[in-house]
Amino acid sequence: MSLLVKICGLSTRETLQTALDAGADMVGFVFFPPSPRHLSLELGRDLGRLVKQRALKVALTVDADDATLDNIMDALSPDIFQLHGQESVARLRDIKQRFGRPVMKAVPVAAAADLAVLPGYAAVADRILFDARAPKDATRPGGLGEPFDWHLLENLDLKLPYMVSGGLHADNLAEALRVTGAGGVDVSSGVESAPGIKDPEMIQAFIRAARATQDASQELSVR
Ligand SMILES: O=C(O)c1ccccc1N[C@@H]1O[C@H](COP(=O)(O)O)[C@@H](O)[C@H]1O
Repeated sequence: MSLLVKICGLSTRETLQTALDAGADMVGFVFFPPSPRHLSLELGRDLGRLVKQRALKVALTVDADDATLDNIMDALSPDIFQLHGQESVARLRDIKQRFGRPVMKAVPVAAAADLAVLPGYAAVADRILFDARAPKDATRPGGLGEPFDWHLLENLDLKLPYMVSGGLHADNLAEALRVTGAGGVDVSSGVESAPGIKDPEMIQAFIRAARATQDASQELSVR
């Protein structure tokens, strides 16, 4: 199966175009005001129109209420909601029912005990995104450019597609995939020159590295 590559936190037409031209499978838009990547609904609408089904549009939210999700739905019409807060299993179920869109639940990881939530989420979520657990005093629960110990996922037995994120960049994504066995990678800080400022060359390098990893593992599997 082909590796999913998600570029998150896009906030300009130019860098969105770069991600699409370079072959991103998913493009992520952040709707969380404390984030340096936060988009207004107007900008979300404008960027969403540019995607034209060349990639899946992902709306990243953090414990958003129905009114906020309604507005995002109207502006972006996302293909997937990425729920990056402390949303409960029941809340996931509500969101899926209300909006008729798949949900990807972000699970923060710092220790093996963090994986105890998986059976609950796996019953409802369409995909899991493992991300580094943010420090308690962080202004946001992700997008901090910090990795977690990928070995915590080494013996994972999850009957659901999952992606890995947190501090990924072009030079470490192959190792993250090898250790975790994830079916996709998600990046924000690792393709930026400063928080919230995407770098076109870094986006291209990240996607190139992901495809090279995918090609190498496919080559091994046919031998
Ligand atoms: O990008 C943000 O600002 C953000 C805000 C709130 C929750 C999640 C956020 N980003 C997501 O965090 C992971 C890891 O990002 P990074 O590559 O370590 O910067 C990724 O899924 C982002 O989409």
